Amino acid sequence: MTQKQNVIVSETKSEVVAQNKPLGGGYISISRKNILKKLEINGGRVNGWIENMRASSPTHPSLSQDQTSWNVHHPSALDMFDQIMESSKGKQIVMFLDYDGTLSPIVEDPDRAFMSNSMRKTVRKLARCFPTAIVTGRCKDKVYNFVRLAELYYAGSHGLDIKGPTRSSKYNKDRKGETLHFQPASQFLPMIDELYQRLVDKTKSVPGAMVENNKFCVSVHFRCVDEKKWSELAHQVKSVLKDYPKLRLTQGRKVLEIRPTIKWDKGKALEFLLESLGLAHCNDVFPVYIGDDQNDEDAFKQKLRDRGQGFGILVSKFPKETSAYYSLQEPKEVMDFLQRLVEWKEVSLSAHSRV
Ligand SMILES: O=P(O)(O)OC[C@H]1O[C@H](O[C@H]2O[C@H](CO)[C@@H](O)[C@H](O)[C@H]2O)[C@H](O)[C@@H](O)[C@@H]1O
Repeated sequence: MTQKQNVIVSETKSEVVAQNKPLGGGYISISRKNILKKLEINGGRVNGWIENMRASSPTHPSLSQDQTSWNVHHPSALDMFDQIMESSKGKQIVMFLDYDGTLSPIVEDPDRAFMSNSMRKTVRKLARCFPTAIVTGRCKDKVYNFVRLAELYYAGSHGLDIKGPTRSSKYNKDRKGETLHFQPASQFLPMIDELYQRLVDKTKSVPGAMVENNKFCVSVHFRCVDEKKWSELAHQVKSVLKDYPKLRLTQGRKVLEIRPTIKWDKGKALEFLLESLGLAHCNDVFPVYIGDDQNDEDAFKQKLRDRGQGFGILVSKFPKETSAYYSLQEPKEVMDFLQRLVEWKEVSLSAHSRV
């Protein structure tokens, strides 16, 4: 398959639809759970990896009944906007936004996953209304080059590289010029660099494979790899990874992600950022996390669902197993939702100033 530049791709079906059955408000896929268990074990069966790579590569249409049932359990955040705002009353909303597939559409070339100017304007306005963070698997500097908004918090490398705003805003004026920095896995840097180089060398025989250095983690992309070659690629990655017991493998949208085994993920990053904002132990905080990928589930579950604070919104056109309460179909709907939040805040501020 040839690599096209900045082609927006559509994944025509959920990775789990065929095996799913709705169960008391959640979506359970027995086979996917088993696959994920195998995948999470470092150096686990390569067959498990390949099954999972296939599972993230839809090939058959979804069943409309599954879709309907999923929509009931994960209604549109746009349709539920008024109810959501009602439950946030009197609470400090804090916004957490994933990047790929949430603020920018999924494209074939990860280096060209640009964010639209209208999305940037909307996020800029959002950050004036609420503390706002980008939480991504990408390297922090790379995502900053896409977003280019200095007033935001950034948590790159799945939260392993956190930086506070460099432009002052009303949410960081007490910090007196010091910028927040946190890198809980800095000792892994040489190991990740070495792994990156070895993976580049190892996988260069597979056409379309691309290795991305995300500073504290590495992504091996297979979106442009012919499915017949996936098994070869998985074997190559496994053969390198077996030398790194301190690294683990997880999977995103047509990407194998390798990162340190330390107990840190996007959910922990969310907690850390709330702590930095002085809001971690407040009852009146209302975190909203919007993301599209498996790695966003750590945030949906850990903080939002288990603690009953705020809520997660999954960006997906198709049913997926998720701990998010609500859904949005695509980045355009994310932008509409963020815009409505901004308008809601402006209206409530002007109502306040009239009192
Ligand atoms: O946490 P995220 O911001 O969602 O980062 C997860 C991965 O995102 C990127 O890959 C994904 O988007 C690419 C561009 O649209 C697409 O080509 C790829 O197939 C997707 O998996 C990023 O390039 C990865 O490094 C991140 O791990």
